[in-house]
Amino acid sequence: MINTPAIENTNVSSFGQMPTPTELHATMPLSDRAFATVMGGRETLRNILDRKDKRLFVVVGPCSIHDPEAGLDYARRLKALQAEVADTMVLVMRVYFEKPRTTTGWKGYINDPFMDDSFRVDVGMERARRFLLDVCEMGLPTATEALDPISPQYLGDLIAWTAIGARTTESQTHREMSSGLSTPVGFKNGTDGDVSIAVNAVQSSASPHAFLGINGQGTVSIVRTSGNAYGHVVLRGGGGRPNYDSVSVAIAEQALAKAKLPTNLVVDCSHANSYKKPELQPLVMSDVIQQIKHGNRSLVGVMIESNIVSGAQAIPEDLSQLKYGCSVTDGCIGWEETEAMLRGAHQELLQRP
Ligand SMILES: O=C[C@H](O)[C@H](O)COP(=O)(O)O
Ligand SMILES: C=C(OP(=O)(O)O)C(=O)O
Repeated sequence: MINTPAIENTNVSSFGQMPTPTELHATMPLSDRAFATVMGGRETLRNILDRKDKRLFVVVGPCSIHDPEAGLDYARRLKALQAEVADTMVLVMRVYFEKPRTTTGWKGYINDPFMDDSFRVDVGMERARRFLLDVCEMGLPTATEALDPISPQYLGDLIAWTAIGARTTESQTHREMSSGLSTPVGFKNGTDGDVSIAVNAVQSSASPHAFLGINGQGTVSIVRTSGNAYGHVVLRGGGGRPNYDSVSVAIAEQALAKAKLPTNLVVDCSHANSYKKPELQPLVMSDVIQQIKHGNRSLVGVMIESNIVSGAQAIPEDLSQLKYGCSVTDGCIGWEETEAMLRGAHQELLQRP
């Protein structure tokens, strides 16, 4: 057997140790305040999806978190604004730690918290949990994209709303995972604009599944789920055209109704709906608000990519050169525009039928 070439893991260079979810929870347990925020946030979202609460939910925040200090600065601002608009809107902070890439690039704070290709997922997971706990303790519910199917075991108790991204909505793994998640789940349409994959995902995730995963102790398990009744579709545009207009919305409603699913739709004001030009997001939002004012009942939420400073920056070689409060992934609108956009929407929604 000497010099026998390896037959498995031939392209794996190492397996690094992670704490188990239970171990991480033990070092950073859920506080009473955070528990109340998460449970209250989920209940409000379920009530909106069940049409028991007329308010619009707004998933708003940075494209990705790379600097927890700036992220908490943003969260404090959003928390203050939350009180102002609470009669018409429910603000849920976008806390995205896992970034799906079209090809390659920084894959988010959990994957590479030091942004230097050291890939300290153990540190990233611990810091992500700390950040989510801090935000929940402020009384602000959080939203995230569930990309890695193992992460929810570490962080799921701190999340009120989950997105499945355009690149993974068609993936069986993500549909199975969603069927067991404790939050409402928004499935984005595909990057080519195909809404049917999101409708199929809502249908699939509403059913029970059995699949391979891990439990809290980190043991590989057969995960058996009961199905998630709160899946819905997120229209993000794609294939070179937006899909937030009233005709696209009506077509998505028809597809959901045909599949005998609740006609709940969220519009992502960013991505292909604004041709990736962040400054166009207020126009998309304003169109959605007009549709609601004209009586639309299926538009239950919106998503906005927003940060302290507008635009985006490339990750510099020397990280001390990073601009504070500015996205390192997709461009965002800045804080002042965000406030103006949400205050304007609030005034409009006060007049909804
Ligand atoms: O929202 C983030 C991006 O649109 C998504 O992660 C893809 O990014 P990329 O095309 O820059 O890789
Ligand atoms: C990656 C994202 O969006 P999408 O999946 O729609 O491209 C995102 O919202 O960060």
